[in-house]
Amino acid sequence: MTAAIVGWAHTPFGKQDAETVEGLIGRVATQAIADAGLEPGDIDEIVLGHFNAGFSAQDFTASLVLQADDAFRFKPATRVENACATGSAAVHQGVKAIRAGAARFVLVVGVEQMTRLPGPEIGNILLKASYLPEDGATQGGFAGVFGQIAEGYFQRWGDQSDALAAIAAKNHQNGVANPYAQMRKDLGFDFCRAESDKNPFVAGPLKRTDCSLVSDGAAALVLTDMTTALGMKKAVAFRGLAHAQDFLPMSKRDILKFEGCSVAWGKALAAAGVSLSDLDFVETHDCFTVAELIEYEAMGLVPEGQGARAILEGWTTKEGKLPVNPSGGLKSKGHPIGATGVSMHVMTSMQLTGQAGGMQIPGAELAGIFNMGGAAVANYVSVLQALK
Ligand SMILES: CC(=O)SCCNC(=O)CCNC(=O)[C@H](O)C(C)(C)COP(=O)(O)OP(=O)(O)OC[C@H]1O[C@@H](n2cnc3c(N)ncnc32)[C@H](O)[C@@H]1OP(=O)(O)O
Repeated sequence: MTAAIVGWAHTPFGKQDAETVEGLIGRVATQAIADAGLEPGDIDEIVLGHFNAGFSAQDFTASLVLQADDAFRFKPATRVENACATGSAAVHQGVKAIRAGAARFVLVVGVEQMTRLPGPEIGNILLKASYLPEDGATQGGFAGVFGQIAEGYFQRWGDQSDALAAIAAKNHQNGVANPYAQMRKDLGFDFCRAESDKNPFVAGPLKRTDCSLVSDGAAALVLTDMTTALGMKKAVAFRGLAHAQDFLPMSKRDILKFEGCSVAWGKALAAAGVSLSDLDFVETHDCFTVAELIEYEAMGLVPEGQGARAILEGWTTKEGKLPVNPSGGLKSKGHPIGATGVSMHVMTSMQLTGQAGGMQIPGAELAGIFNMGGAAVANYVSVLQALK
């Protein structure tokens, strides 16, 4: 263990018309630093996770963090990007600065403002994180990509409509207890399972309830070294972390396997010296329900092709043997791209310090996070442990 999270902040996720990107950044930056019991001047380095790719006109955004406080002026500040895993890319970059001894306190901020644009434009911007000509034309934004993946999975392993609806229902139910969630509505299995005016097919077998939300929002963390963390009022340690990057074209891979996800989980668990069964819960990247289904297999919870067992036998519910997405996940909490990975680390830190309120998994001490960019292209796993 070489780094720890010692402060955090999170805006509500959802449509925030009155906000700006710098406004969202400023709110969480100052709140996370205060949460750690620090002053802005104590921060040695700033990392911003911001996908953008056209969501906002300003594309040179690292310095927007400096707007939050004059004490940030002349601090090193860098923006990192890795598609939908941009947030975790920023977190892991911050951990590296701590590990290298280059900084004592790192501020990590993740932000996105997506909802100002019309739906088709949002879809086209998101597709920049996936589409390559050799994969053929994809209709329907990122949902189209995961619709193809779901179709392929159904062809190889049989119809999984019940499992996908059960994942959607679980995550919507969990999100009711999350005060930051965009959609706090228990939709129920029957609503998620049936096609209706309110739940139409979006792409292939995926209905609206199989898709994550389009969101605005921000989250932030303060990181420090283990020695310093022991003197802070709260601390959650990185016990293991790993990043596995795969080829972008889906045609170069067996896309139903999420092999980069498997590699990242294997490396992070080995670094932590634990196995999946030691974890008290997992926050995983449910950008689409079929992604969570395949991730059950890739993380090693069930063998290939048997993802449905994990949900239909209740293993991944809040009361199950490995609760998955007790925060409600991207499905109900929302998915403001650059903020998502940072949010996952905030949610997990809340759980591991007993501060998760209605979301709380009783006695949780050890947890895993999987954040994914593209269709299993950028794969980040963090294993976090409560320190105090
Ligand atoms: C690797 C990755 O992470 S890739 C993921 C990147 N993210 C994405 O691709 C975003 C995917 N999601 C979407 O594009 C959109 O949410 C869609 C297409 C599924 C739905 O959008 P629209 O059809 O435009 O829905 P719209 O915004 O008009 O809302 C209509 C209703 O559906 C609800 N709704 C919208 N999206 C969702 C959703 N994903 N799940 C459940 N309900 C939803 C709204 O709350 C609204 O409800 P109301 O009528 O009760 O007020």
